[in-house]
Amino acid sequence: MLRIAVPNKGSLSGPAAEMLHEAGYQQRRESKELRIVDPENEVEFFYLRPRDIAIYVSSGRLDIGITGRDLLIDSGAKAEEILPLGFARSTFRFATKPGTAKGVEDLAGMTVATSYEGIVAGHLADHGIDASVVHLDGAVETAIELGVAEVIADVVETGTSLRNAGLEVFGDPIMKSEAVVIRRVGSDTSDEDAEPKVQQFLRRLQGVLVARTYVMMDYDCRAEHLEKAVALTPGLESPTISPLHNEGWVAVRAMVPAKEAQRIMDDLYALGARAILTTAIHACRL
Ligand SMILES: Nc1ncnc2c1ncn2[C@@H]1O[C@H](COP(=O)(O)OP(=O)(O)OP(=O)(O)O)[C@@H](O)[C@H]1O
Ligand SMILES: O=P(O)(O)OC[C@H]1O[C@H](OP(=O)(O)OP(=O)(O)O)[C@H](O)[C@@H]1O
Ligand SMILES: [Mg+2]
Repeated sequence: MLRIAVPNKGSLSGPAAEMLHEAGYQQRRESKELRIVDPENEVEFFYLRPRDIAIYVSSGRLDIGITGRDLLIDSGAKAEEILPLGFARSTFRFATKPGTAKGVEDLAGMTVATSYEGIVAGHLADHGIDASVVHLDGAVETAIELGVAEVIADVVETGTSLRNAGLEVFGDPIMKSEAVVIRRVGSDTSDEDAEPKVQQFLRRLQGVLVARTYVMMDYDCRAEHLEKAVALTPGLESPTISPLHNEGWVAVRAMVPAKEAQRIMDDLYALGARAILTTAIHACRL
């Protein structure tokens, strides 16, 4: 049975459960459940604090886990990212009151408050800056107002939390994060049994990612415009072309990136294509 760690709280928890559900796995019904077995798929899910997941996975007791890239790096655990999942995207940044600092080089002798001590200490060391780091569990935006630190380093998504606290980011982003699937570094032979199930799990999640980012596009066009049309819709491998009953016309079917679908439809229409349809993809295996 494959053993998988899933975030039980916070920004990762809802989207992770949703993605697993879309990938055909059973998920817990109540937010207090800490583990469930999905017998049909031979998988056991453990609902753990997002911060602890890299530690469990690196210990080898769980085969894989879903966590944030920033949490993985912060933990220092011997686990590696094997698939980015595209949700819980954030940047990790320094912030302070306007006029305090412009870059990491200004932080010598200052105190930085953060929940991500590992990332911050590593970043300061990489830049040869001697600054103190104070660990806070959360709500670090308030630390400056209350005099615990001159600077904070925290997750930023929309920037609303910083704005509300009268703070501004400065310097280069320390890192970019998103949800990722992780596994232990240096898998030994005991993992070989799990390998086919791990690969199947990854294929299922990749299928969800493709279904979320692509749509299926169908259209009719004159045979003489086909080459120009398929240049707009090359598909992933190659588009499917079928003859139409009306002579001189063909039907084309190809996957296109959802974000570009409207522009491609305009361009196809301008080329003379008609009956241009897009449909959602519910699931896929590439
Ligand atoms: N507002 C946000 N938007 C997008 N991603 C976020 C946001 N806040 C946190 N994250 C990401 O979610 C992951 C987990 O952070 P989260 O804040 O949910 O956990 P936590 O701080 O450990 O738990 P909690 O906030 O419940 O104490 C991290 O990878 C982080 O980058
Ligand atoms: O840029 P924004 O869109 O405002 O999002 C960033 C905020 O979200 C997270 O806080 P969270 O809700 O996890 O609270 P926490 O500080 O207690 O972890 C993070 O620590 C920031 O405070
Ligand atoms: Mg948080």
